[in-house]
Amino acid sequence: MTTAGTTTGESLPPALTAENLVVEYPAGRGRKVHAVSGVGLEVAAGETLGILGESGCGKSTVGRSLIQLPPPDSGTVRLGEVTLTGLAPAELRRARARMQIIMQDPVSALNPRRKVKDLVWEGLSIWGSGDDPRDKDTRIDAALRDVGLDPATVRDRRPHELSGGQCQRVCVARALLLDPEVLICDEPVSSLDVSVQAQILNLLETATRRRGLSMVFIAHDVSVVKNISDRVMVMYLGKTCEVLPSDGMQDEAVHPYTRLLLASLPEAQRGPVAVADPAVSDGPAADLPSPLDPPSGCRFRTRCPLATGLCSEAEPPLRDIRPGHRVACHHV
Ligand SMILES: Nc1ncnc2c1ncn2[C@@H]1O[C@H](COP(=O)(O)OP(=O)(O)OP(=O)(O)O)[C@@H](O)[C@H]1O
Repeated sequence: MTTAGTTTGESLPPALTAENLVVEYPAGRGRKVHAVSGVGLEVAAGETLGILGESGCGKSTVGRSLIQLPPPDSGTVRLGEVTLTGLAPAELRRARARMQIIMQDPVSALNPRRKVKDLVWEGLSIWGSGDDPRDKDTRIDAALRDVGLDPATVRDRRPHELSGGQCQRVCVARALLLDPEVLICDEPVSSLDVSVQAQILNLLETATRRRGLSMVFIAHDVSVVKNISDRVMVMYLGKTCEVLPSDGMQDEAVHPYTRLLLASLPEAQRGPVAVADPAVSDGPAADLPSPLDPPSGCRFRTRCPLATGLCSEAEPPLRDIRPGHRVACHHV
């Protein structure tokens, strides 16, 4: 376990492990965006890890690094016992079929010219047992039924003839047909109507529970992440601030940034605790830093009401404060 990692407390090997992921994007004139700076995680078999943080903190970059699209600049990713980073392209493509990704915009994730039945079969025909077409129609229909779609109605339609929610169900059906071990969901409901969001979340929750699938669930919506995840990893400006169980998160969270996020929840969801807490408001400077030139020491310090000189001098390590709960803050 690296200092950047999270602890599952499981004795079985984790389904997915990442250590010290670093991703930097070129930004012209010799500058670079420090999108992800030494992030690690572990996801146990059957566990859902939520990744939470505001826009631009690097959540999607972590998700894409996990599936190696593209690989991180440095760091390692292991799927079960297989180290994905450094695999030859052909081996990587084969191994990657065991990990599927569901994206934010389901309509653009689907080829508009193909029918639903072909879209669902697509992955299997490339990576799986789709070379045996005998039971193809039965399997496509079962996959569609599994995600709550009526095969007779949708199998011959194209994506533009479906709603956003139906397209997301097709994406889920296609991913599940490959029988993956890990599902990466990157903001899977944020482009959908509120009324449809709960249906897709229920679908993902049921599918992962029934199949014992591990899931990494990325979103900026605190209540969505908290509800679907077993544990939550909070990111700020390319770093991990805190990792903790989602149960009782509103009482147990100690990092000032996590508390700030929780304070944004309606009172009915967060409970009455956070408002009088000195650590829930943006600090006096409320200075929004740039990933091009992140603050020294603790990256949250320019917004943190608890910040002291130490926070600008030294980066707080991510350390265990109790089993399953890790925090990177000098003042906790
Ligand atoms: N291809 C790219 N080239 C340059 N910069 C990028 C690229 N992709 C992401 N970034 C930058 O990297 C940082 C992290 O982006 P990322 O999309 O991972 O964050 P995020 O937390 O997922 O945000 P959002 O929720 O808005 O998608 C941001 O500053 C973003 O502008």
